[in-house]
Amino acid sequence: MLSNAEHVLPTALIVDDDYVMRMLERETLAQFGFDVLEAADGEQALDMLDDPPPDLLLLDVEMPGIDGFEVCRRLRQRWDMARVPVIVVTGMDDLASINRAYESGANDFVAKPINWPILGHRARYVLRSAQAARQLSELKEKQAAIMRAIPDMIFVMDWQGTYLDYKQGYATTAFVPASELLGKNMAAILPAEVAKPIQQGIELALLRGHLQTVLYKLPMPDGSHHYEARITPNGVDKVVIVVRDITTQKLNEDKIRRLAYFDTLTGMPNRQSFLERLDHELARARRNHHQLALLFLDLDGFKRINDTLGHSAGDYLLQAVAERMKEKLRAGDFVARPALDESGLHVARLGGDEFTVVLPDVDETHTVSMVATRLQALLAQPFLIGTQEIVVTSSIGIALFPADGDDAATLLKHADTAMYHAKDQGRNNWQLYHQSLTTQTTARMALETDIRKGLEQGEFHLLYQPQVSAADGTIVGIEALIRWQHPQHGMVSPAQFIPVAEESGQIVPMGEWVLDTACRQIMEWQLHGVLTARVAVNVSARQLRSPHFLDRVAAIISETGIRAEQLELELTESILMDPESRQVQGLCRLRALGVHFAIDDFGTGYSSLSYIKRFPIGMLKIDQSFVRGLPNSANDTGIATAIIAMAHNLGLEVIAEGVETRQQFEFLQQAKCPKLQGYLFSRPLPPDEVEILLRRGSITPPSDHTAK
Ligand SMILES: Nc1nc2c(ncn2[C@@H]2O[C@@H]3COP(=O)(O)O[C@H]4[C@@H](O)[C@H](n5cnc6c(=O)[nH]c(N)nc65)O[C@@H]4COP(=O)(O)O[C@H]3[C@H]2O)c(=O)[nH]1
Repeated sequence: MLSNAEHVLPTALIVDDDYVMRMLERETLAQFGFDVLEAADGEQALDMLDDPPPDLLLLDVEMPGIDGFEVCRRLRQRWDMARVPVIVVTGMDDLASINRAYESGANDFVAKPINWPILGHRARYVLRSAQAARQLSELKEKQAAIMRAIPDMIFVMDWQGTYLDYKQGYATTAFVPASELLGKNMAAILPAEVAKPIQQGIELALLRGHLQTVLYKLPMPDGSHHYEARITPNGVDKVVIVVRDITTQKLNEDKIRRLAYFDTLTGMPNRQSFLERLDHELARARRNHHQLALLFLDLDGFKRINDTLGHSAGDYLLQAVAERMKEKLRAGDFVARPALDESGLHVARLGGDEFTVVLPDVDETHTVSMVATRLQALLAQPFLIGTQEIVVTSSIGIALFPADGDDAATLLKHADTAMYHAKDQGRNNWQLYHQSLTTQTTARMALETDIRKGLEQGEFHLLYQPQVSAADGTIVGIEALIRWQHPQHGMVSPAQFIPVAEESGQIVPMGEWVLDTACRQIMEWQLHGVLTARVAVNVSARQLRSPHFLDRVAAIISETGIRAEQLELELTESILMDPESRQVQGLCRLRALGVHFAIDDFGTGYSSLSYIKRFPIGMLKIDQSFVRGLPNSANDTGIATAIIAMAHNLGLEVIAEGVETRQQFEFLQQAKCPKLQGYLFSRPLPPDEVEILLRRGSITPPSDHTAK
């Protein structure tokens, strides 16, 4: 083979039995820049092919042994010699010998007598053209390999869109078989809406001289396929079009888009999509000087449904809610105004049980209130989950553009605030945002922060209020009540901070602190030899739901060393209305240890007997709202008397709280209420003052009508 190294001469192998001819040929080729090797016959020539392989052979035809034709034929059978140029030297210039030479694989021939200067030129020419042919063939092989590796279809077309050549990519299915394409115009093959943009692409590619891309879709037997055609000029009047099937890529893009913009559970637009849509609608409303309404809807008590019926039921409910909203909100008759038709209402799920509805172009607040009311009525119709009918109500907060905010984030925040206000107002209602709500929310957030700091910095303490025997004033119990000495605001009432602590979850550490402090106090009084009564501690709903509550109570009892019988936990009726078997069992476990349970505020809630039976309740507390009306209000006297009778019948203890006057005391005494608590006997006091009372053992109420 011809070496590419610059200074290496091409090698010519001269094969001739005539020594003189060999010598003359050698001289000639050497002058033309060849490195010459010589063989005296065909056998010798074939033996010399390997070391080093020649770049050209000059082959005499008539030789003893195997002749030049045969040498040429055998040579061509070797793969590495297939392309070595061979010039046959023949004395026979008849046509038959020349044909034989070519048939044997020769590239050229020279007839004797030889024209020596021409032989040199010819050898060089044959060498050059063999070299070019080899490069061309290598290039073709490379191109074929590349073509085989390309998944795309490749077309060659003229400037008018006529198919000139075609290659089917391995990963693409032909719209029409190749045999039917060639020579035809694209307009006769492809649908007009596809042929037209491709034709434009061809013209632009030829005009501008660079790549044009056209995306299109074709119907195929297995459904629509998406394609990307890259059109590049090929000469002045032809183009090469590489067509890729991008169906999978398109599907993936759609999937990504769906994941990014749609909620997977309900198929509704998600938060991201909602925010973008809201931005868009706000820009439109700004341009047109229109009002826009944002409704923020939250299902009431969804957590409870999730907790009691399980997450899959919760998911199912959310899907059903979304389905109903999508279906009904789209219908033109949901909102009478034409502006709020199918394209005018945008519904989205923000996450959890929160949904939003955007009403663009609402120029009357009346329309918004009508939509909110209808939406609530729509969702209030029962849902069927499995075999169970579920009724959910919803709370809606509404913020209006431009009155309540100029951008999406502010409107959303304000609609959310209004929704919380609707919850505070007893749920199942809608509320319009108002500036004062933000003030309330800010104050509430500040309070949450202050509570956290207050807990860290020991700003809370407990007061203790004695409970006495109605018969003789003996102290029979004590209720622990929390107090907060705020560094700036002074004494803050539990009525103010307990609901906030409850909502924010801070009631859990706070309640634990109360329990721990009260138990330590019990121990201290016991060490001082004074305590005989048990101490009641309030427990909130959130505290009781916390998974570690029961273990913590047991741990605090054992850590402080008190007897469990010395502790009474006061639960509210509402806690017991949401019974989970876990809680019943847990409370029974604590009761088994000795802990007492009382129901606080008895009579204000559902007052159902069934929960009293299920829970290990030992004591009912008549709420002070009933005591306040004694003895004059017929209603209150009736309720108080009924509770006392019921407690006696059920074998429960009963105590009336909030006893402030002598008349209330005497009425309750006559009604056989055995225990009393209230300002008439003592206000809540610090531990040392309670200790003095405990030493005394009993409290005599003042004879006049004024509380202490
Ligand atoms: N008008 C009037 N009021 C009387 C009279 N006698 C007692 N009180 C007040 O009535 C409330 C009785 O506590 P409650 O019903 O459990 O109601 C409590 C209880 O629900 C809650 N609370 C207090 N301390 C705690 C606590 O440590 N944990 C929890 N979770 N809640 C607590 O805050 C509520 C209010 O507590 P306080 O402001 O301490 O109010 C106490 C007490 O000071 C009276 O004769 N007249």
